[in-house]
Amino acid sequence: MTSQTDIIKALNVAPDFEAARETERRIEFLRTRLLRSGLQTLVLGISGGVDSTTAGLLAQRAVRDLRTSGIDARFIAVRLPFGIQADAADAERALAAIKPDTTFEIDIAPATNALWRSLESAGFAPKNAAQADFLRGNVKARQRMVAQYALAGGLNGLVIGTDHAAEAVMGFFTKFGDGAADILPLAGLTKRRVRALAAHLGAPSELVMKVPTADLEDLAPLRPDEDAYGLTYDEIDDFLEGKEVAPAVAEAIIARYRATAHKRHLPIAPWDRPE
Ligand SMILES: Nc1ncnc2c1ncn2[C@@H]1O[C@H](COP(=O)(O)OP(=O)(O)OC[C@H]2O[C@@H]([n+]3cccc(C(=O)O)c3)[C@H](O)[C@@H]2O)[C@@H](O)[C@H]1O
Ligand SMILES: Nc1ncnc2c1ncn2[C@@H]1O[C@H](COP(=O)(O)OP(=O)(O)OP(=O)(O)O)[C@@H](O)[C@H]1O
Ligand SMILES: [Mg+2]
Repeated sequence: MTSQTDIIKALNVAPDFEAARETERRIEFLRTRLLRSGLQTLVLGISGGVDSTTAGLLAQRAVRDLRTSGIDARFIAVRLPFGIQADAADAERALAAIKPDTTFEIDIAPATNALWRSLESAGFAPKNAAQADFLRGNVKARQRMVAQYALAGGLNGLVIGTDHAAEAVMGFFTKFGDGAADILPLAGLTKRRVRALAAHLGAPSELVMKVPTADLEDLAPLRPDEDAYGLTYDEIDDFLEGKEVAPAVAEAIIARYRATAHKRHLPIAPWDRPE
């Protein structure tokens, strides 16, 4: 049976944390890996949430440092609204704080809607409106990655993903959507540690403390992640930081971790053993 300790180890959650040191370590990670890749840009979608704000601040610092050493490097921020984004003002706040070298804005609504119409024309009929909305949400997340990989391909870039331990343990990302990326500067961090990095990097306090939302469903705009989990990020973070949590909380997290194992691995091959 998977234990709390097994999960902490598998997701590389460190026993101690200090925001200043962790920030520098992760900027250094981006610098080294971009340099080693032989590429010149870092590409990241900016939603207005705390995760992409933090990753964007780290990325802009990394490329700035590289340029100071005479190396050609740029950060490319990508706004990817689905039509009009309810919290677009937060995305503008994030961009104002990050000051990316370049910003693109790409509306993912036409591509998402066109694909959805083609599925319907081919005879695909979801069970009900709720399922259709949920599936379309995952199509949105994948369209965002299609756009970011087109830019990375054309601009010699690495695509940054914002996965961290609190989302990873819950499998709360779209497989091959926001879960697809080249480099993960927030990996192993709990949500409160991501917020601590954001604060240390000077992100606006309203973004540091913003309620996390995947914001993928038309029927539930800006739905808090915690609503979908039935758990709070504080509970998830406590579990990941090795603290004692209520048995029902631990059970719920372990169940989600096990059910979503396939999302954290490569596609199943004939020689893989079942979990
Ligand atoms: N056992 C298994 N072994 C191998 N593959 C398996 C599998 N079970 C399902 N699959 C495959 O995985 C698919 C399901 O995975 P997936 O398509 O991801 O879909 P799913 O996990 O059902 O949904 C994604 C969840 O992540 C949330 N999300 C998405 C994007 C961003 C954020 C955010 O926080 O910003 C959150 C979203 O709200 C939703 O709750 C199945 O259709 C199947 O193809
Ligand atoms: N509307 C959007 N515009 C651009 N990128 C987006 C958008 N929505 C999601 N993304 C990308 O997908 C990633 C995953 O979304 P997620 O909601 O987990 O992170 P976040 O919005 O940055 O922070 P939070 O989880 O606190 O809401 C984002 O970090 C961002 O890179
Ligand atoms: Mg979000």
